[in-house]
Amino acid sequence: MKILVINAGSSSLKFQLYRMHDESVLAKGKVERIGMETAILTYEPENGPELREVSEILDHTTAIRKVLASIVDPDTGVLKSVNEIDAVGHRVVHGGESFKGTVIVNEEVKREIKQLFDLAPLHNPAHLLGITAVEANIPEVSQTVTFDTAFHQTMPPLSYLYPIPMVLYKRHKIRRYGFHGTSHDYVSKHAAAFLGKPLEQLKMITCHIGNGASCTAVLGGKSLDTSMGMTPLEGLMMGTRSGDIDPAIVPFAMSKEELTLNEVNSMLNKHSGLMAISGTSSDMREIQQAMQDGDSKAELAFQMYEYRLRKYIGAYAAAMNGLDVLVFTAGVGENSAILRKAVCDNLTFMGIELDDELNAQRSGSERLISSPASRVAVLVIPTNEELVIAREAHALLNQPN
Ligand SMILES: Nc1ncnc2c1ncn2[C@@H]1O[C@H](COP(=O)(O)OP(=O)(O)O)[C@@H](O)[C@H]1O
Ligand SMILES: CC(=O)OP(=O)(O)O
Ligand SMILES: [Mg+2]
Repeated sequence: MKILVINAGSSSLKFQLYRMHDESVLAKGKVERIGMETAILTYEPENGPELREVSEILDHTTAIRKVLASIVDPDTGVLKSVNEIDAVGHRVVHGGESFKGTVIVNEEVKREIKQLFDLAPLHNPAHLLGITAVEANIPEVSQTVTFDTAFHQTMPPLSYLYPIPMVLYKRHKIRRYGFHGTSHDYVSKHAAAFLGKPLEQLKMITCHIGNGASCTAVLGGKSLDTSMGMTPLEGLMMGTRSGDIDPAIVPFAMSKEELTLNEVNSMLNKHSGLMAISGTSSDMREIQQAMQDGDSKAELAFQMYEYRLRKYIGAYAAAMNGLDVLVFTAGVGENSAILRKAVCDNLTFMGIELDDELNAQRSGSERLISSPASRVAVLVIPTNEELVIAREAHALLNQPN
């Protein structure tokens, strides 16, 4: 069985094509800058070099058409026809309270994803575009959706309710949902397996720090609490998202700056975080480079980013009354040794002791970065949301009816 996994974002789309019998990747890549004349398609077939093409890609349907054309290209493709794709698995960020696991796409599922647009404005509209673009390009293929929110459905009411009038939860389902669940689930399981310890007995904090970033208290393998909330805006400071702020800032800024609801939403989601403080970039690599060049605004952005993450780690250790394992994952978590060092060097009171050499090693694989004396095992576990989505689609579509 061959499964194409799609993670559609507002202006980008990542894909991986799996051969499920051995879970090998036949091809992978991404389309960036969708909507622009200079969109970039990167395509990497199993046995060939990475190819890069800059062209006009104005919408998701075109992006998917281009991806499929690469996959079946006579010279560099890995399939003869798109009909060899047995299923397409999508990442969907917000599943609300309706979805506790992966489901097969039908009209009702699409309606539900659409109803949740307001709650994940950067993500859910793009996912639906991805689903309809596949329908347009491979009409007969089975599609599944795997939700970021599913793993967090184990949170107890004391973590998922906000201390505001209950009518808002009852009428509008205003509550914490949490995101990046596929990743938190995957890395927590891998961390326990790596350490050779039963997941059920571990108090773990998983830090998924990419463009979007969230931190989860995983108690005995289950999500107890997580930093993102009703939407992926709450919690940690991110590339362009503010994370936690005083909610009173919203009406105050709206009135002082004469902002509309859309404008204030856009300010907090797209023009805050690292971008706002550094004034130059939302990309951690560029922030680090600017810091090396002596840019004080980039330095402040980095310090705030680290400080806010560290406060969450402290809070979740308190929430679990202890901590056995701290996991770093995603683009920043896996690659930024200086961020991991800054966080861990300020958590020595918790018995965390980093091994600076292990931390600085560049490696794409799972590894321990704390010293033998550390009371908390600190790990880097590369996440693989796409593989989980492929496995879920495979399992669901192969279930006996
Ligand atoms: N070598 C690196 N050092 C520091 N940050 C990195 C490195 N590689 C990638 N990143 C950062 O990872 C982030 C993207 O993470 P990723 O998990 O790919 O996000 P998303 O899935 O949300 O697109 C960017 O801020 C990028 O700068
Ligand atoms: C939920 C979320 O923030 O996702 P991403 O990190 O892909 O933006
Ligand atoms: Mg991501």
